[in-house]
Amino acid sequence: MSLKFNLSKTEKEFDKLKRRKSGKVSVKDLSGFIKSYLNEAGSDLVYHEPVDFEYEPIGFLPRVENLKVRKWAVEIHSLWKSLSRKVDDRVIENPDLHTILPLKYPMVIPGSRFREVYYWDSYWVIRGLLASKMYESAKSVVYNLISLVDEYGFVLNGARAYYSNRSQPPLLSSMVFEIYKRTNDLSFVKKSLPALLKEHKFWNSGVHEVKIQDSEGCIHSLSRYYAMWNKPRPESFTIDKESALKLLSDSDKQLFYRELASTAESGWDFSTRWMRNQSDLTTLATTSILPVDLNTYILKMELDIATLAKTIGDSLTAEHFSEASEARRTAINSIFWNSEKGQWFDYWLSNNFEEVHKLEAQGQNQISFASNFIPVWIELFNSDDSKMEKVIKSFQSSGLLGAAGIATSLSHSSEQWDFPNGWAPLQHMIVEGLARSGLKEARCMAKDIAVRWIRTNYETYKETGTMHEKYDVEACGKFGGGGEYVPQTGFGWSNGVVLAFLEEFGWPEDLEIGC
Ligand SMILES: OC[C@H]1O[C@H](O[C@H]2O[C@H](CO)[C@@H](O)[C@H](O)[C@H]2O)[C@H](O)[C@@H](O)[C@@H]1O
Repeated sequence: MSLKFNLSKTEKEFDKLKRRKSGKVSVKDLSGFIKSYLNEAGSDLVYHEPVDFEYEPIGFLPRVENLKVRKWAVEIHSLWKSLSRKVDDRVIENPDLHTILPLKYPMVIPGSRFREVYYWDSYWVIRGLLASKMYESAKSVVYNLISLVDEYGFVLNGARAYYSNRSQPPLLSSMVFEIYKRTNDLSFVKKSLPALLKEHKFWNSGVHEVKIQDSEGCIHSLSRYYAMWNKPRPESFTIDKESALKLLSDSDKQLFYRELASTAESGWDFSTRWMRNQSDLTTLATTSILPVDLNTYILKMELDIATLAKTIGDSLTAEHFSEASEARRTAINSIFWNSEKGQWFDYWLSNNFEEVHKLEAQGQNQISFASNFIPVWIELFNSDDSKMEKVIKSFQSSGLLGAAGIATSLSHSSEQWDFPNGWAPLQHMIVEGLARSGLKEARCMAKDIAVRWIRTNYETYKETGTMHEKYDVEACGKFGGGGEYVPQTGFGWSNGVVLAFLEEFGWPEDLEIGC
């Protein structure tokens, strides 16, 4: 909620509220205060009509022949209209009264409680906008994120002041790359490149950078999630305070708060993936983990920057980043890849304090998570047939493949990034990677997972009238649950992935869409 008056007047009025002996304010007084001094939640963003929206654009999903599916796809496409926003002029005039950041360009939000732009969600929003031929809208999303890099040195978790202590999975280069592939717009690449270089520095320096020495004495540089914050997350303040109740000392609470915020930076908030004890959230240890997916995204960032720099004739930058990508590829092979198991595993540091960590054989976390397969997204890995043969076998026997898509993990923890939830971004990266493989078996698997995912999205939409943030992969037609908030609808990245899958695989006339 934004302020009607400046902060000091608001605070003064708040302090004047009558307190009971316990120090508490009555519900009536508090409601009165909220009405008088705060604006309605969400009023800082206004509806925006996208400039490039057409009801059914020319060349829209040419391979979708089935009429039911086509009609549904047009409905999803039209959701871009309802999820499009612009920051209200009053925010630009008076930013201090608002937590929303004064972004200049139109944006697409995920939906429901997520009323602002989110960083990694935007990649799949853009994939959907590109399938919808909305190139200007896609570029606007990127220009807003670039303005955050200009201001803060990195892309924030989301476009709110209270997200300025952390980022999210870094996919800005992937957004620029996909838009360039469709538009060949060199001036867009030129405008974007400086921000990509700045963002690369953010993830490869300071608290995010970790050095690790392998058994042959080679020192590798990898990255981790690490929020610059050791208090409860402002957006989940009371929840975090309650979660920390069982910790006794202030310093333990502060360490825990940092882990909570760092896990939010990972995008997987929350999951047993980051917990030492799967049933105890206070054992989150995200800052002590070198994550497979984060380092895959940064490898992709390095490869993207090298290619983009080359296209605009900046050969020095291109060379520098292709060397950086070589070094990261070696590091990923050495630290995460497990040839016997055919997966890439997160690496757990045995302590958080050394300048150069020594690689330990038991450091890999060999539990099944969908993130163990994210490297297949990258051509460097999906074009390696002998590696992919092992990966496919391992993926098939991992237990992660469900009736309606890929499960996030096998742990029934009731956290939202665990079983039985399947998330659109994870389906997309793994499916796209498998689909690009030279192996027929991988391509068949990709199509099979995409069909299951599309069906469950369709069936749930027909049942509930809306697209969901996450789905239950145990059965077709069920949305997901768990975690600290009620399941959300809307929903940016789910819409984007359905459109991207329909663009890639199409839908033949005679293929049944229902569960
Ligand atoms: O408010 C709680 C948390 O909500 C966000 O996380 C979840 O939604 C995001 C938007 O779709 C998504 O990017 C993230 O992966 C989800 O886990 C937010 O990003 C968190 O920082 C926030 O604490």
